[in-house]
Amino acid sequence: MLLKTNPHPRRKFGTGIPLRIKLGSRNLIYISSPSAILALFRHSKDLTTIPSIVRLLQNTFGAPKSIRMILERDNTGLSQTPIDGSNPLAEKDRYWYNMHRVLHTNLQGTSLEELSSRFIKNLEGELEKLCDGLEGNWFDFPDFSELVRRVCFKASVVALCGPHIFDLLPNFADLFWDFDANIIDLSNGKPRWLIPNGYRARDRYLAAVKKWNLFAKENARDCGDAEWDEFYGSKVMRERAQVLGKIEGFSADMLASQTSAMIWGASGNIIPAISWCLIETLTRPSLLTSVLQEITPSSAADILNISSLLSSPLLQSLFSEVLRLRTSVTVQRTPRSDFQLGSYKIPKGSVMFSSSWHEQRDPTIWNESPTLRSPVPHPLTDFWAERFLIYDDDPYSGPSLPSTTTSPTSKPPYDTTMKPKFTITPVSGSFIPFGGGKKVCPGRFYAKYEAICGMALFLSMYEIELDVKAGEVEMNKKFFFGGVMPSKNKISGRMRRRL
Ligand code: HEM
Repeated sequence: MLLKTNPHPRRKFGTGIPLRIKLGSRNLIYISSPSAILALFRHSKDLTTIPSIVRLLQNTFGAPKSIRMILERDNTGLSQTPIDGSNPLAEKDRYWYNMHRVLHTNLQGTSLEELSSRFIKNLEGELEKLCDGLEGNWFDFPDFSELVRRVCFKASVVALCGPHIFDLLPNFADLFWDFDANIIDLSNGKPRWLIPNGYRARDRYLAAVKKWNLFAKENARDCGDAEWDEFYGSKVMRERAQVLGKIEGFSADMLASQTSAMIWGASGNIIPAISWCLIETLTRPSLLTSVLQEITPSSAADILNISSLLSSPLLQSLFSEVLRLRTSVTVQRTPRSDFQLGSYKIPKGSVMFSSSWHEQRDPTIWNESPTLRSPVPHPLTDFWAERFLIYDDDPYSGPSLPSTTTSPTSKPPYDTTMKPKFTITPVSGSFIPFGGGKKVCPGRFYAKYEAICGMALFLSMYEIELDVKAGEVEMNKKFFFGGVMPSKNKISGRMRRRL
């Protein structure tokens, strides 16, 4: 509550000073400032996420209590070579090392390409279905975010888990979003008697995932090193299940919770992010014109020119600005032994956390001033698609506070043909939607692909009009500290297939 209502706790309590917060029976230490956060990321070896992930799997994803023993007995770390003095575990029982390896190797390189191209193909199919029989006529929708959720969820889950999940569980999307609506109450550990509907929604979601786990295991055949198979879908899901299945004591209920967390991790944040990318663009006509120019393919054969989309400075900046403004995650770390953070000693076992919401809105770090090409203020509470663009001839541009204190003149000498560069480097430690260090989100490259290419596909296939103006759409703060917050209100509008 303190953090939800206080926009800049750092100003009130001091820069970089760890702040002890008592939350019920929990003692937490709030870490702020880029230097302290970067120190956490640099010291990945001295810090662990075990207590926070055990808590997440139990509270939010309903894992049996005994999962704690399996996750805590493995203090061997994330690297192939176990940490000196750690428990002598067989390699197959090293949960953290095996999961880290499987997640990071299979969400990059050729596996990422396979997953991403399947997502785009599925999304194209889902978008095509929306206008079946309408022959280019306008059709109305009552709730744009719900529409984006519907088409993107199916495209994303089929790419990740294969098509059978929806044959087996035709209402899987409803089960997922009913669960998602309760995620904050569950993660806060509210008891069943207080939120019976939340627990019921989770029970149904877990039961569905357990059924799919079993189905995939029973039907999958040995497919060697294939990037994809129809029963597990992506290689990351197949190898995850294989690794977890070998860990001594890892039960079917534990696997159901772990898989539920994986499916949520791969959809729960990125789908609201795609929605925001579209809402922010569609409500700003000049931005929409610029975005449409970026997404027009160079050849008629391609519906999308993927590599040019992913390297577009404007599209990368737009996506980053959505994450800056709409994400509220905590990044949590616990010291394995007493940990020196600057001049402060953080006791072994404490849970340290930092907040993306506060770091990403800190006016002592971020640039909100006018630039040569956009000579109006850009408050950090507002969306500005170009915030992460830097121009070589403009000392006022870029995401971090300009080093110069004078304001841009009204008739500045700047090169109108100069192309900007996209950058997040000046705000490292302050821009943390994906966490950082060795435990950084393994899905960040896929997330970028889904957001930029997903948005491009919507806009290249449809003309869309929303019944709201720029800046009018509120976030649903019920999801504060839960990731990318969705929009609060229903947004009606109309759309038609581009011919
Ligand atoms: C906008 C989208 C996303 C956001 C904001 C996001 C954010 C995060 C954050 C903050 C973490 C914790 C990092 C840390 O502790 O330093 C994380 C972990 C994780 N994310 Fe993401 N994520 C997104 C998309 C994805 C996608 C698309 C996938 C999968 C395909 C994914 C899979 C995961 C997994 C499996 C973990 C846990 C990794 C571990 O424990 O080692 N995420 N994510």
